[in-house]
Amino acid sequence: MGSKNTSETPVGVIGAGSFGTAVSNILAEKNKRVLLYARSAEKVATINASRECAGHKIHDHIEVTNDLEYVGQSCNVIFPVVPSANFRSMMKELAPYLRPYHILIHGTKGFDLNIDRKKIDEQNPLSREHVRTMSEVIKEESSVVRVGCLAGPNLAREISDKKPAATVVASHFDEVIRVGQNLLRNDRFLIYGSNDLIGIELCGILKNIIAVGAGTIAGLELGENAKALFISRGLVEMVHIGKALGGNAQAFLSLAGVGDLMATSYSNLSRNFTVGNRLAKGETIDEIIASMEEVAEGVKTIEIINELAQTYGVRCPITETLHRVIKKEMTVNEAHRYLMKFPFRAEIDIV
Ligand SMILES: NC(=O)C1=CN([C@@H]2O[C@H](COP(=O)(O)OP(=O)(O)OC[C@H]3O[C@@H](n4cnc5c(N)ncnc54)[C@H](O)[C@@H]3O)[C@@H](O)[C@H]2O)C=CC1
Ligand SMILES: O=C(CO)COP(=O)(O)O
Repeated sequence: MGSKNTSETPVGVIGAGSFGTAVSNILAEKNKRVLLYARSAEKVATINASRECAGHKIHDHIEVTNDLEYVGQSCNVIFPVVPSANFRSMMKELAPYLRPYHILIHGTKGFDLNIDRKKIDEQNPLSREHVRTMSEVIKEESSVVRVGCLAGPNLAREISDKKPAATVVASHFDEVIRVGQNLLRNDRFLIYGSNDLIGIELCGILKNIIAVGAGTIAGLELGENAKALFISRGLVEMVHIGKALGGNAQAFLSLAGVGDLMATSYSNLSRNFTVGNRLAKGETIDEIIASMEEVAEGVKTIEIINELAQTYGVRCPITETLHRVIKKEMTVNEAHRYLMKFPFRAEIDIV
């Protein structure tokens, strides 16, 4: 089953936000045509007029369109990069134009909830069967078989500014990894491969929780020692949750795990870190979300993991404490005082 992509064949990107634009710009360096899908004709017109998208300049090889059929029919390889909350509805719209020869490599770092919240109660608590990664959504909603993800320390602003970086393309199919490498790799953007698709997806999703917490430490000015303590305990928590959800520990030690955790937990460019920082400065979560133009996936992920941890009996003190902060049951200061008293188990019990 060979991919039909040639350098003349356009490559598709769905989602003209911060990361969709950054991915389009990388693709445009090696590919003569990149089709970037934005939802409305107005947005397409605005981007075309300025040749800017989400605050990033866009490469001349990028054609912006609001025609999904055109993207599906023109491209063999498509990179969906929309927030997790919109991913399933986007896939339902795209699916009629997808065929089994398509390859989809998504860049989304969040979960899909595949159940009506009203149906969740004590008898039927939230479980893994109600929660999907985006590769699972793609397979459920379309005829596409060859699915992958990209994840790693990939702050969109830095990528569009052409700073050096690397990512992991993960898929059960070596061909998908090869195609991803061929399309994306350039002399300052390295691509690693992994067959642990779920593990790599979970890394990108779970590190957002820890990035929110790291932002609270920066906001409280608790210092670098405290942040390092928090992030290293956070990594252990990510592994415990990841294992309960079907991942394995190795993925969390990769570029997509510890690498992305560091980039996101130490940067003002991270929206999740920024949420934590602003919480520590006294804003409420509602105020922060209402004023943010871009998605911070970690907030939704904290809610989901908090519930799953209870279902599976996994000890997740960081997630549970951040959940209480978001629900206004605890201040950020109280949260950190509580975590300092928490009886953590053996220092290294994850590998
Ligand atoms: N910004 C970053 O540095 C990185 C973001 N990501 C992940 O990428 C995903 C998207 O993030 P950003 O691009 O930063 O978000 P963003 O908030 O900047 O943009 C999201 C874009 O998706 C579009 N969109 C929403 N629903 C859509 C639909 N049904 N069809 C087409 N477009 C739709 C929105 O109009 C918006 O332009 C998130 O899951 C995020 O975690 C991953 C790596 C880096
Ligand atoms: O995942 C990211 C960088 O790898 C971006 O993180 P934020 O969504 O927190 O901005």
